[in-house]
Amino acid sequence: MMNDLPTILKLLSEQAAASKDEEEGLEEEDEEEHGETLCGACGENYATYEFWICCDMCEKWFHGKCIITQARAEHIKQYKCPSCTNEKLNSLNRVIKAPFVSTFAQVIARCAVMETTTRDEQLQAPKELSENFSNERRIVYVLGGPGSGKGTQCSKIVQHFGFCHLNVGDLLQAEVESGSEYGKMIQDLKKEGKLVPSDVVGKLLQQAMERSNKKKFLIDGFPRNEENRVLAENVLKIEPDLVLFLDCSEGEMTRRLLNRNQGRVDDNIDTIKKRLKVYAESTLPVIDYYCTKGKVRKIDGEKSIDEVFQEVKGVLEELDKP
Ligand SMILES: Nc1ncnc2c1ncn2[C@@H]1O[C@H](COP(=O)(O)OP(=O)(O)O)[C@@H](O)[C@H]1O
Ligand SMILES: Nc1ccn([C@@H]2O[C@H](COP(=O)(O)OP(=O)(O)O)[C@@H](O)[C@H]2O)c(=O)n1
Repeated sequence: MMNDLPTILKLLSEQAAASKDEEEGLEEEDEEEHGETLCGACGENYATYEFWICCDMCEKWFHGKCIITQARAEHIKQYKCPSCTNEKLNSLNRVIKAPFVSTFAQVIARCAVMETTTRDEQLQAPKELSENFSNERRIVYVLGGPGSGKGTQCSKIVQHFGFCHLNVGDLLQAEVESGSEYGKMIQDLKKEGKLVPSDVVGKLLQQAMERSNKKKFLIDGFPRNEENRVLAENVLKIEPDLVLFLDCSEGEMTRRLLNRNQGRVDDNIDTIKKRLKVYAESTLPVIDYYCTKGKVRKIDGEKSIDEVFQEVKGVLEELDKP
């Protein structure tokens, strides 16, 4: 549910017709009705001419600017605030705990930290990332279109800088291979070049981070849309120190994907076109958002693998400086 924002027409006619006193009266009425309402995210007051949204689960109100864009809100039937989403994540956790054990065994093996987690620890579903952990960690997001070279550069970064590399595409693929109840849905969405619901992606990422016991994370292919980003900030409580953006043309990305030859269900021309569209419509706005926060380091992903890495190295060395 959203608050009734005045249309431009209504605003203009109100301004022309109503006396200043009447307008003040109307505002007071609105203030009376919502005067006590505080934003569930930032704790600030209600403002008549701002976009507000109410959680359909707990019925708390939020400033749109703290939570979700108005354009996106208009496309969802029911809005669920971050803490209600978190509850959903925890119940999801309970339902799919068993399949996740095998999934994360594979992921953990990939991160080479298997020896640090016992089976009992693996069976405990984490609720939140612990405070110490969240204070000390370093997070780098690696974003770019499909085939821009994210995975290739991440392997080199891991060798050189020793990050724990979490590729969300790989986490999802491991879930498919585990035969879990979510596997088929993930595989179908991937074939269509569509994004998997954020709560599933968030849960996989949360567990992989919690179980890795590492402090430096290279998160590849996430957040890929506004919903991923809001979930990362408000539910997973992760914020990148830096965003490496591999900028590459559609033509070059398509050429690379068609030559990737890894037997992926989504590396065919029809799915590639859809993935590029999703990237332009959903991921570029996320990159823009981090640009406004001064976190993006744009790298020319069109150059050779080694040339790209030279640039990446320079950026990450900067991050290591005190
Ligand atoms: N700078 C580059 N120049 C040429 N080919 C590249 C470059 N970077 C990656 N590739 C190749 O392009 C394909 C896609 O790269 P990949 O790292 O898997 O992309 P992403 O993880 O962004 O989808 C791979 O076959 C890889 O070897
Ligand atoms: N945050 C994410 C990351 C990947 N995915 C899914 O996983 C697929 C493959 O992602 P990927 O990162 O391995 O591959 P690229 O598309 O970057 O080449 C995407 O097309 C999505 O279907 C997702 O839904 N959400």
